[in-house]
Amino acid sequence: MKKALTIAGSDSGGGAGIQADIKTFSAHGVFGMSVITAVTAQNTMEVRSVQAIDTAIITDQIAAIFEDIHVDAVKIGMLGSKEIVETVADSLTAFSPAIAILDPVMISKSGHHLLDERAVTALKAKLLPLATLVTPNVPEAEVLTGLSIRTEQDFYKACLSLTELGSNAVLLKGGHAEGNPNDLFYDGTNFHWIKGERIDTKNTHGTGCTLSSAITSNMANGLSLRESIEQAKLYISEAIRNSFSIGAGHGPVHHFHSFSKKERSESL
Ligand SMILES: Nc1ncnc2c1ncn2[C@@H]1O[C@H](COP(=O)(O)OP(=O)(O)OP(=O)(O)O)[C@@H](O)[C@H]1O
Ligand SMILES: Cc1ncc(CO)c(N)n1
Repeated sequence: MKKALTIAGSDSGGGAGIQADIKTFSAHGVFGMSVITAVTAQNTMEVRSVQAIDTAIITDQIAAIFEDIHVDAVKIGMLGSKEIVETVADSLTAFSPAIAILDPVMISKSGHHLLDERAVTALKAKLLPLATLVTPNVPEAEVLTGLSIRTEQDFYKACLSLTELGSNAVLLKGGHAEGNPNDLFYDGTNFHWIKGERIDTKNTHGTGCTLSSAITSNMANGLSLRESIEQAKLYISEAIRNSFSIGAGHGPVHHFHSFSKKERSESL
């Protein structure tokens, strides 16, 4: 069985963060491990409070895993502060995982800031260069590049700018743009539109976390980057289509199993 690690924040409501990541890994037949960077008191409506985890135990969590267990792929989600960004970057530089998918989480669906402003410069300088793929939504890509992203042309420019900042490849998500949620994948050489159809629902809590974890799972399972993204897009679309109306705000998506019984028995 392949093994994936998520370095991210905990969402008590279970829809995003570490909880969404591990559900997604399991649904792909991948063994999930976690390094918790922050604890959020969160539900479908709000992030009530956030407690950052001490950097010393973040370093220890990462070392405890890498010094004992082979990690096929890493996903990085909420980091919260500049100190945590630097800690995670230092540890990943030391252990240099083969695959690192960076979801540059900044603001929750409910509008709460999950990354402080001082952290953005560190994230650009230290983590982007370690990323196999970075998966920003439009507002995140605007913060990272300083560009305003409205038109298709802007999508291309932002992807180029993010690779110039050091990321190996970019998936710029169109969920926040007008019209259909088409995402632009730039592999460093070619552009590919990963098309979707907008599903009319408010239950989109954790969509970004689920998409990046599905890509991480597919990469751990040996698919190419492009195939991993295409399969993950199908997965998140089905997950949103079958999402749950739990709570009064943005409900969670459905982490159904993405592999057949036969594939499952082969992977065990
Ligand atoms: N209503 C929708 N219908 C279909 N696909 C969607 C919808 N909203 C988002 N998506 C797709 O879901 C994926 C996740 O994108 P999104 O832009 O929502 O991430 P995000 O803003 O990072 O999410 P999060 O709230 O977890 O931070 C993308 O592939 C996007 O195109
Ligand atoms: C802990 C956590 N990570 C990521 C997100 C994505 O918005 C969230 N809401 N909460």
